[in-house]
Amino acid sequence: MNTNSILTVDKLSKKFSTSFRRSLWYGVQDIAKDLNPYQRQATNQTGHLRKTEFWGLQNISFSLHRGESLAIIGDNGAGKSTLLKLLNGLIKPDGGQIRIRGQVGALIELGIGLDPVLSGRENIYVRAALLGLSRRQVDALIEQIIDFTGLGDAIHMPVQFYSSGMTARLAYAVAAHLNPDILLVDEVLAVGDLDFQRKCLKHMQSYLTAGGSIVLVSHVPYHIQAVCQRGLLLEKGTIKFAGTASETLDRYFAQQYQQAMTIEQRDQASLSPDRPMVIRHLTIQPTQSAALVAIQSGSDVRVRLSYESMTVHDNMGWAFFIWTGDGATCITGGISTAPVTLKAGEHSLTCRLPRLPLTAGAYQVKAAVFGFDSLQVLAHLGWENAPVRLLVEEDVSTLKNLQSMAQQLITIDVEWTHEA
Ligand SMILES: Nc1ncnc2c1ncn2[C@@H]1O[C@H](COP(=O)(O)OP(=O)(O)OP(=O)(O)O)[C@@H](O)[C@H]1O
Repeated sequence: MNTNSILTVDKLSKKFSTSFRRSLWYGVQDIAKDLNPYQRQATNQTGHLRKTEFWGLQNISFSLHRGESLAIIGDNGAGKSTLLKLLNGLIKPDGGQIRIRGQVGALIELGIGLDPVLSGRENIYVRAALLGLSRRQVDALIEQIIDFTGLGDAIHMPVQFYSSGMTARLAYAVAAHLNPDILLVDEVLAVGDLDFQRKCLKHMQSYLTAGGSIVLVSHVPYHIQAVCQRGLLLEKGTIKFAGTASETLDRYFAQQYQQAMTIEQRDQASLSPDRPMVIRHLTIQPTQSAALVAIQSGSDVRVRLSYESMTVHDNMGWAFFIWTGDGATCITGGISTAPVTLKAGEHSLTCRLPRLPLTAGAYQVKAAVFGFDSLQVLAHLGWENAPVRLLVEEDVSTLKNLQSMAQQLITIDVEWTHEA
């Protein structure tokens, strides 16, 4: 075991059965075998699958250090929640080991660990007692926890009447304030309103700064970028990729397009009277190879569009658009401010960004050529085919404290004036 690790997961596996009846029967068999001292080795901790069984998780290994945050990313059914439930001890593994040094604060599924008949306030006491806190210790914390929930008088209402967002508020407040060494968070932020999401993200950032560790399951790239340094991409119960959170998100987005995207995108379409111009390549430089290369935030970058045209086109404009990695938000556009003449044959257009303003993360770049006055699009790249991937890296060491105060997407050039 790595001595710095607060969590070590080694070859972890979990089987499920597609048949409920069989899974009950297998459960009974396994318990019987576990109780038999002569058959200890023959329990379900084998690599075999019985009829109707499949691997929910197979051979998962990773570790987490104190102060580190890990995002678990993957499609529906990839095994993310199963992994968190195993970490939290809610279900037993069928193979491998989990070693945790410290207290786990878990926010797995909404309602888990909450008694529906008790009020929110009573649930806080019960949960704290289960974690070994005395009544006096909880008395000292209770107002802080209730304040964090923002539930007001609803804190005295039975939890069964809470909306899912209210339940998330209570569950997060309880999990986060009982001094966990590791916080396990599964997608529940998604049901909270924006104010609550902001509050949680801010809390997670300060919790990390104070030395806590987080494992976060989320489908929201913004949440992942705001909280996590590292990422694990799960696919059908196995680790497909492990790297920084940005790299992992980038892999995940690329997977969504189901075709290899590189930092240079090519269009093989042939020219025709209907398609008199094609954008052949869109390249983000500096880059030496077609493989994905991360570009340092703030560096001097060139966006180069290579086109092939059947004829001369006068009075044209061109633009490139940078989107967040999930393709949801267009951050900035480089739209040409003066008309250009496109020549017949193969040529290129270049735009220079003296200082790439993007912060660390995965982005997409798309481009278009259009009539400068008519705005009619003549050719485009990245909309129907895959966009160019742009991976930006940043030296976070100097910015760490500032970044923990606010999640940044871009940094802008400004001039300060100090008037005496
Ligand atoms: N108790 C169970 N019995 C049988 N199959 C299960 C059980 N729990 C999970 N599974 C299966 O294990 C696989 C992984 O499920 P899991 O809930 O971990 O996925 P997930 O990555 O969290 O998905 P989502 O993004 O939809 O929450 C799925 O195929 C699921 O059907």
